[in-house]
Amino acid sequence: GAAAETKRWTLNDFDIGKPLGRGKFGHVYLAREKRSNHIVALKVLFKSQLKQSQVEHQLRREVEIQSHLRHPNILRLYGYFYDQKRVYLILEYAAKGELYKELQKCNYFSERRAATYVASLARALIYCHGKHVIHRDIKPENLLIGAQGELKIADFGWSVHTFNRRRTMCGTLDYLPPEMVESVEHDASVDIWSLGVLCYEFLYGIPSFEAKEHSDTYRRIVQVDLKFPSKPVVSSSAKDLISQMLVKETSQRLPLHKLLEHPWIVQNAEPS
Ligand SMILES: O=C(O)Cn1ncc2ncnc(NCCc3cnc(NC(=O)Nc4cccc(Cl)c4)s3)c21
Repeated sequence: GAAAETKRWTLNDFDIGKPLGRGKFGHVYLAREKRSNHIVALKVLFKSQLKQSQVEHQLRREVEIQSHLRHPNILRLYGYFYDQKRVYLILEYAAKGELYKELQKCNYFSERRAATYVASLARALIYCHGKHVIHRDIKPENLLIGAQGELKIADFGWSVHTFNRRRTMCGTLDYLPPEMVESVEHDASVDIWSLGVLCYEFLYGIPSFEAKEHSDTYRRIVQVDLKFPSKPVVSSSAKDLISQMLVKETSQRLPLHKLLEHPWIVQNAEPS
C-alpha cells in the first residue's frame, strides 16, 4: 500500500532466509518482513560494484520505473533501502524460480506452454508500452515463474522511458547527444523482436540467431538469417508468428495486440 512506498526500510525489518540465486551485482535471498510476515526476495547489491560499473543511474531509473508498474506478469519491486556498503531491492518472490532453468531442464517447451508464456509476456509488454516503458532486455534469464506457474518479467535494469517522438521529431536531432539519438531509434518494437527470439527459443531450445562467434550472431541478426530446424517438429502456425515478429523493418513487426489475435496464440495459449 501507500505506506509501504514511503516507509524507510532497514535490514532489521526482515528475517533473512535461504539464498535464491546470485547475479553479477550481488545475491538474492528469501526474506520475511517481520511485521506483516510477508515473504519477499531481497536482492543485495554492493555499492562498490555499482559505482565501478557506473550503473547507479540505471538502478535509480529501474526503481523509478518499477514503482509505477503493477501487472500480474511483471515482478513487483516494492521498494529499496541502503546501508553503508549495500543497496537492497525488496522484490516480489517468484516461488517457482527462474524460467531459464526450467527451459534447460525441458530442452524446449510444448506449443501450449510456449504460447501461454508468449501471450502473458505480450500482455505485460502492452501494459509497459502503454506507459511508454520499453524493457529492452527480454530474455529467459530475466523471466521468473510465480507460485501458480505464471510468468513474471523481472529486472528492469535496462528499461527506459521512450521519448515522446513528437518532441524529438519536430525539434531537430542535430543538437541531441548520441545517447538521446540512439534511444530515439529504440522504440517499443525492440521488445517485439526480443519476444520473437524468445518464442523461437521456447519451441526449439536455442535462440533464433545463435552462432559460435559473436560476429556470426551479429551477422545473422542484421541479415535476419531465420532458419527453422526440422527437429523438434513445430507447427507452421508458430513459424508464421515468429516470421512476423523477426522483421528487420521495425514498423513492419507484428504489433503486440495483433499477436494476441494470431491463430497460434488463440489456439494454444491457456486463457489468462
Ligand atoms: O532470480 C534469481 O536469482 C532467483 N530468484 N528466485 C526467485 C526469485 N524471486 C524474485 N526475485 C528473484 N531474483 C531477483 C530478480 C530481480 C528482479 N529485479 C532485479 N533488478 C536488478 O537486479 N536490478 C539491478 C541490479 C544491478 C544493477 C542494476 Cl542497474 C539494476 S533482479 C528470484
